[in-house]
This record gives sequence, structure tokens and C-alpha cells, in this order.
Amino acid sequence: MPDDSPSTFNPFASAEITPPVSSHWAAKRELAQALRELSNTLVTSAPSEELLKQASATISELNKALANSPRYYGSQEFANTQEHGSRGELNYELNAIGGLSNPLSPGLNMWLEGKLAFGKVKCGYAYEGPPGFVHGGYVAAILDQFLGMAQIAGGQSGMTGTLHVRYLRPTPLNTDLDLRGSVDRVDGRKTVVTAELLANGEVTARSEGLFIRPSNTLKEMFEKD
Ligand SMILES: CCCCCCCCCC(=O)SCCNC(=O)CCNC(=O)[C@H](O)C(C)(C)COP(=O)(O)OP(=O)(O)OC[C@H]1O[C@@H](n2cnc3c(N)ncnc32)[C@H](O)[C@@H]1OP(=O)(O)O
Repeated sequence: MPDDSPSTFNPFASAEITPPVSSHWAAKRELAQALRELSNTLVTSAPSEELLKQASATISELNKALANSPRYYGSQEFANTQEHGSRGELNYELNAIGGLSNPLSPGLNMWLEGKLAFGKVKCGYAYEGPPGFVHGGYVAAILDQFLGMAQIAGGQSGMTGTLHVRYLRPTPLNTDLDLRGSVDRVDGRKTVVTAELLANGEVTARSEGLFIRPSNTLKEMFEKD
């Protein structure tokens, strides 16, 4: 049963990475990191076909062993168990862009300092779009997630209604990227947030997001029939 009650869990209070809520999630973070390294190796190496096939078979076996455990499809199903953490804690582990236990996530770290939002992220070769640079879709996704966190400084939380990104220059791979943002205005259920993505001190993309606090409850929005 989804729970709309506010959680005290706040991983955005400082730049420190919030520790996992259990040894289970600590182990998952480790596996997610190993899988990120595997992705990076896969897209940056040219092994023999024999080694590639051997790796596929080994990984398929591992996948079968993992799949043979209790399964929860999506963060809501995990939360429903009431054994794997609150919805906020699960989002911190599983989110597509910031989730530390999600190998597809580049591990966006973000936090608030007063009314200002800050973030850090680094994208390896698996995120390449133009040669040597981050794919624009990932740039937009990182900004969307970051703006979505920054809206909290405006006092409410909503879904992205619109996202505008201006790509000023290519965003380099394998580079510590900084984000900074702030709430521009709050108008009823709408919050407008702006943010910049920077590499080596230069702004590579500017963005503005309109976030709308939904008219229906989270329970209505996310609970499956
Ligand atoms: C809730 C916590 C979640 C926190 C996550 C944040 C980080 C994640 C960021 C994301 O990626 S979210 C995923 C991408 N976004 C979506 O999938 C949103 C899909 N759209 C919806 O679910 C609904 O359309 C939405 C919740 C955005 C609005 O539905 P409502 O039924 O609450 O809006 P309503 O129709 O009552 O309209 C309210 C106002 O917003 C305006 N509006 C609604 N949708 C809009 C839109 N998409 N763009 C611009 N304006 C929009 C609408 O015109 C109206 O303006 P006025 O008050 O001035 O008349």
C-alpha cells in the first residue's frame, strides 16, 4: 500500500553520500558498481569473440541465480514489502539517474544548501553520444532529475511538466561535472526551476523545468490496479 506520509529520510541535506539502509543495499551498491565497470569495459575493449561468448555465458548463469530470488518490479513493489526501506530510501537506490544500486545510473549526487541546489556527476564511455562527449539525452535526463530535486527548495514536489535544455557546448565524458540550480518561482501547484551543468568551470547546458504538483495523490498516481 503506497504511503503518502512525509519521510524523515533526506539524502539531499549535504554532499555526503547517504549510507545504505541495510547490508542488502550495501551489497547491491557494490554489484551495481561492478556492472558499471563491466559496461565501461565492454564499450572500451576489443576482446576475442571466444572471450566475449564466454563472458556472455558466465553472466547469463549469474543472472539466472539472481533471478531465482524474490522479485519486486519497481520501487513501489519494494516499498510495499515494508522490509526494503521507505519510498524515499528506495528512490535513492533505484532511480534511473541517481540510484546508487542501479547500474544504469551515472550516480548523480545532489544536495541543497539553503535555497541553492548543487550536484556532481561523471559520465563514462557508456554515456557517449558525439565522439568524446555525453549523449544529449543523458544531459537532459541529468538536468531533469537535478531540477526535480531542486524544486524541493520551493516547498513542494511535483512531476516534470516541461523541460527546456539549451546545449551551449558539448559536455565531456570522464570529467567531473557540476550542477547548480535554484527555484525561479512558485505559482500554486507549479514550480519553475533553473539549472546549469558545468565542466571545468564552463557552462555546457542551461535548463528550465516546470514542475507540477499533481492534482491527484501519489497513491492514485502510482498504485497499480
Ligand atoms: C510527485 C513527486 C515526484 C517527484 C519526481 C521529480 C523528479 C523526476 C522528474 C521526472 O522525470 S517526472 C516524469 C516526467 N513527467 C511526467 O511523466 C509527467 C506526466 N504528466 C502528468 O502526470 C500530469 O500531466 C501532471 C502531473 C504534470 C499534471 O497533471 P494534473 O492533473 O495535476 O494537472 P492539471 O491538468 O490539473 O493542470 C494544472 C495546471 O498545470 C498545467 N499543466 C498540466 N500539465 C502541464 C504540462 N505538461 N506542461 C505545462 N503545463 C501543464 C495546466 O495547464 C494547468 O495550468 P493552469 O492552472 O494555469 O490552468
